[in-house]
Amino acid sequence: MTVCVLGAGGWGTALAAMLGQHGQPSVLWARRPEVATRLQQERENRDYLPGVPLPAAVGVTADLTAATAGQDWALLMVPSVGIPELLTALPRTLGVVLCAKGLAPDGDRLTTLAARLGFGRVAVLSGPNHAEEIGRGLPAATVVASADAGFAAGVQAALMTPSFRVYTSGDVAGVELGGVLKNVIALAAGLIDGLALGDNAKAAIITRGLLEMGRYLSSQGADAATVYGLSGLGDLVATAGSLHSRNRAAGEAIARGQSPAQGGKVVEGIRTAGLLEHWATEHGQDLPIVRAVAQVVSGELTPQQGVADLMGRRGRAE
Ligand SMILES: NC(=O)c1ccc[n+]([C@@H]2O[C@H](COP(=O)([O-])OP(=O)(O)OC[C@H]3O[C@@H](n4cnc5c(N)ncnc54)[C@H](O)[C@@H]3O)[C@@H](O)[C@H]2O)c1
Ligand SMILES: O=P(O)(O)OC[C@H](O)CO
Repeated sequence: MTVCVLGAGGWGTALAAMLGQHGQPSVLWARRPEVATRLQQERENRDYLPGVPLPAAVGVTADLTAATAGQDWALLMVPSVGIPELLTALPRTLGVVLCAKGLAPDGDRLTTLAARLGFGRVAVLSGPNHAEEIGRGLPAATVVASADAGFAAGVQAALMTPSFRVYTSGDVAGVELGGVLKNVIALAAGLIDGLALGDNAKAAIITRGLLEMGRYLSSQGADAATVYGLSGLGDLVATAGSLHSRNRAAGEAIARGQSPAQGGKVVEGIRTAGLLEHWATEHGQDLPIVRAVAQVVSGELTPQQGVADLMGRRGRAE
């Protein structure tokens, strides 16, 4: 079978390349025709994943109908802002695997949006998966979660290779939200790096950030234990300490008074921080690190004020 990969940014390109390295054919859909033409000619995605050759087993197209024709399911690998439009354009009989680590415009989960739009088979794929490493064939593990265990098992079987280990889960909310929240905590870790506040501060932000992630997961009906798996703690470790991470790098840039933009590549945590802060305020929930990050990225607080706010909270039990 040919794996259908919708989205030719860093993540979609890396996954298709990795599958191709192991002889698994795929079709990679790029939204912009000129990008598809360049990928076909250069056999490399120089804008989003330079240095990773596209194996011959990767077919490239800008025609969404052609990409999904005859497919049983597809991986949706565009940023979260593009997911509503992409879902709307897809046949509802297609199984959809949401791979973006962000939320819908109204703050809903993307899998919830897909179900609301009438898709019957919905899954999420999330884990510590830097495109830059997966595209080079370095070993990595991930989780595919779905309420439909058979669908999750089918996706697992199609994506497993000697360099990519796929676990299944039934906790869709838990797996999905781990990837969403870790981006905000990675932004906080980047702020710590940019302010040169040291290893102790970074460890504190990661640990208390994990607690906040778990608190939010539980509030959304997820299994509290999922936050300690690959899609939670695993991805937080991979992102908050990584030189590849755009979220961590964006935080570092803000702390240095620079633009958080990452060369046109998506920084999901910036939008997510605002959506989660809004939710926390509306529901009277305590997500102090999320709130501090949202206020810093919106310019309401300086990075130093954000740190002072967190350090100045009243004493409490751990
Ligand atoms: N890069 C990674 O290592 C990685 C790993 C796992 C998950 N993710 C997640 O996958 C998603 C995509 O990330 P990426 O790294 O591939 O992004 P990217 O910034 O590398 O590329 C984004 C791609 O999506 C396209 N795009 C932008 N807006 C679009 C829209 N409205 N509709 C369709 N296409 C659109 C862009 O043209 C570009 O090709 C994000 O949610 C990210 O958090 C990324
Ligand atoms: O570069 P980031 O910060 O978007 O992180 C990429 C992946 O989500 C890591 O698992």
